[in-house]
Amino acid sequence: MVRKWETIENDYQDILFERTGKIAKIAINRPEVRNAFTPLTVEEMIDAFARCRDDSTIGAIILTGQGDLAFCSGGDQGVRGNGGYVGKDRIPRLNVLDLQHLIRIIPKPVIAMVRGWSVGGGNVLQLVCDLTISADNGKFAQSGPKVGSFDGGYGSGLLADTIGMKRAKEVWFMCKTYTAQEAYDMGWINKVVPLADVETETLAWCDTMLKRSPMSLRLIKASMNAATDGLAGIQQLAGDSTLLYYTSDEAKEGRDAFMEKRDPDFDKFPKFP
Ligand SMILES: CC(C)(COP(=O)(O)OP(=O)(O)OC[C@H]1O[C@@H](n2cnc3c(N)ncnc32)[C@H](O)[C@@H]1OP(=O)(O)O)[C@@H](O)C(=O)NCCC(=O)NCCSC(=O)c1cc(O)c2ccccc2c1O
Repeated sequence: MVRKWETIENDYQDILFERTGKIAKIAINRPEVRNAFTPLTVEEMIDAFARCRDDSTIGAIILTGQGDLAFCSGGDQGVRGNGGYVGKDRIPRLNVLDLQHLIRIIPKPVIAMVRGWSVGGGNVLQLVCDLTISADNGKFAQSGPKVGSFDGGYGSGLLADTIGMKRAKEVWFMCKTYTAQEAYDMGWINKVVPLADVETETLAWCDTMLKRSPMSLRLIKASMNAATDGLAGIQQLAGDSTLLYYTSDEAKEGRDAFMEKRDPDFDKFPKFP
């Protein structure tokens, strides 16, 4: 099938934002620095992800890096200042943490499509995505202890949940590079395919998920993330149940009774075991 990509937003400086049908693709477009991110790159990604969340015609989101050499090489060390990464406003930020959280709570599947390097904060972005499809040239590593950084949040805890504590400590302490096949063998990623096929394969996975019940996928994602994300995860799952409850006649009776200044009649609603 020939896919037609259309641009969703032309005004971003550091990312490309496109869609084909119900699938959106957000690509970091800084291949000259292996798709390292600056505060602006992250700000644009947060904006694009928020637009995907709010657009009911989008059902799956691909996160990738432009070109064959890198998914993302993490924070741009050239703009790393004292306390974070510095943008035009001169304020040092670690705003990729906001993006990680957004990817965790966005109620649609997010699939990382990896070509080449997935390193440092870039590899944590790959990790927080729901699924990862990698080209056979994928290379995975955490480099923090080499460059004076670390991610003790999702980058460590979720990694340990994903590949096991011993392996996660090895990844961080040794800063070795793992091939896509090694990452697959560890359960770090979902599938490895030849470089030429990576987009076709990623789109095929999206097509399959688009045939599934969106509410079911939403609740599975929130449920699976709830334990790791603590109260923030429960908040997302609870918000989903509030959303569902609001659509019920029982909840509407409460609202209507208040507006009609009468006592609500909840007796007519079933009390399931
Ligand atoms: C990614 C590489 C392994 C690629 O190696 P390769 O040999 O293929 O290419 P080059 O090294 O020649 O790179 C080409 C070109 O790109 C520049 N570049 C690459 N990565 C970066 C980068 N991250 N920042 C800036 N520039 C980069 C490189 O200098 C070359 O430029 P030329 O002008 O010389 O052509 C290898 O490049 C590499 O190891 N890169 C660094 C990876 C890294 O250490 N990343 C940062 C980790 S820390 C981090 O990401 C981080 C960010 C956060 O926001 C956090 C927030 C909260 C907690 C933790 C955080 C965190 O850890």
